Amino acid sequence: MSPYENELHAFDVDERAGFMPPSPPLTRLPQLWELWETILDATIHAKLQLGGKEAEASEAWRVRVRQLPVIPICELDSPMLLRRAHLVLTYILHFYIHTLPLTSPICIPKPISLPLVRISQKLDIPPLLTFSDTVLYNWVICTSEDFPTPLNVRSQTLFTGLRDEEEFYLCSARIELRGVEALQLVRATMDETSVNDSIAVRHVTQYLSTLSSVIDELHALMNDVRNGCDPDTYYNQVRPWFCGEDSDANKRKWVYEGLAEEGLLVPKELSGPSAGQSSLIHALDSFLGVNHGNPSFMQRMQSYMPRKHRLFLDHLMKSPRPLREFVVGARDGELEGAYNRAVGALKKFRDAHMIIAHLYILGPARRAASLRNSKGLQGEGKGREPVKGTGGTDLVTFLKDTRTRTIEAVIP
Ligand code: HEM
Repeated sequence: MSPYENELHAFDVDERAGFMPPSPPLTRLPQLWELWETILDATIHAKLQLGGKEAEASEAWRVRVRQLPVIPICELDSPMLLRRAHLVLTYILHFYIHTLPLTSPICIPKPISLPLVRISQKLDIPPLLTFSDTVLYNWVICTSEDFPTPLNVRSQTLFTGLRDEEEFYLCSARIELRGVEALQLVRATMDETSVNDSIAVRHVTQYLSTLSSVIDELHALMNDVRNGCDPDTYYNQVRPWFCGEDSDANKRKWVYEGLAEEGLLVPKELSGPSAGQSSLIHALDSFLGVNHGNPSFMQRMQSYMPRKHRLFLDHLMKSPRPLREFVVGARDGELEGAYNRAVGALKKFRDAHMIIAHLYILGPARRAASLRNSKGLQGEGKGREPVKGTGGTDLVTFLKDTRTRTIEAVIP
């Protein structure tokens, strides 16, 4: 292994798969935890409905969850096992919570709360669904190839079984995989900035030009979500399964039962999964010198990422020769132009992302609200409260701010 591969390996970043693992994640836990897998299969098979619809069927399923034994987790002794266990239990958790009637208290029974909180502690991530569960560790390869590419991955676990949900996950997965080249360019640039001579300036100019094209491709891949994921289906049938505690319309607390008696801490970070947890976009921000402030939503999102990816971001942040400083110091017009174009590509990515957020959240929220208004019902998007993102943000203001922070990195 080269020193570069060694370094990436230490951060669980793969040279060919980036922040995704190089080989497919586990699709099933061993026999000891089969009851969790069986109950997840049963839920998916039963096509349970959101928000207390088909109340009898969903309550019968929740009774089964409450009657599960509390299965010990001490033998979940590898990262692969722990990740699969986190995925299985968090899908069960979100099924459990989001099939409840919208005003019922949320009490997560011990057979789920205790192992999930313990597993999350071991992984050092929050005990609810994260981007790593829905995207990074939720895929299979659908060809005979032996490593993942943007063209050969499918999702493993879905709430709805709908193509719209799968395409929503795969859009992010494809971006992560296409982003591998961006990570290679980041690394190559960092090697050059530590040399810092005129050849390094030429090389970095070239790398940054290529990086702009790669970011443009990420932008195109994001727009492609429109091909397989219908906005109203996403908004009404898929997205409600993702809600975390801080985007609950009725501001209900999530109570994880049995924690105090087991000496476990009450979880505080309970935002639903958001691609704001994508280490790739954070890596591009850090590398290009986009500063989202401290504390910020972006920084909070890092606590939802796999621990080693967080360490990778720290490592980037602490680079002894930050790129922006190198570009300013070099006083080279071509280099500066290439840098500003790369920042501009990231800004355009965020412009496109805002359009997607309007298309997939604000538009459908408005349509759903006028339908509810016509029936005299309450809910989000009525104009009294801002619509929230899955991560709990006031999404319009927040997305404008991240775009502004990106523009601020441009060298005048
Ligand atoms: C239908 C597709 C998408 C929708 C509706 C959507 C929506 C949102 C919303 C509402 C937020 C605000 C934070 C929150 O509260 O969750 C957000 C943040 C974010 N999303 Fe997306 N998103 C989509 C796809 C993507 C994709 C494919 C990526 C790429 C990895 C991405 C990257 C981000 C990032 C990095 C943030 C943090 C804010 C920023 O960096 O500008 N999103 N998204």
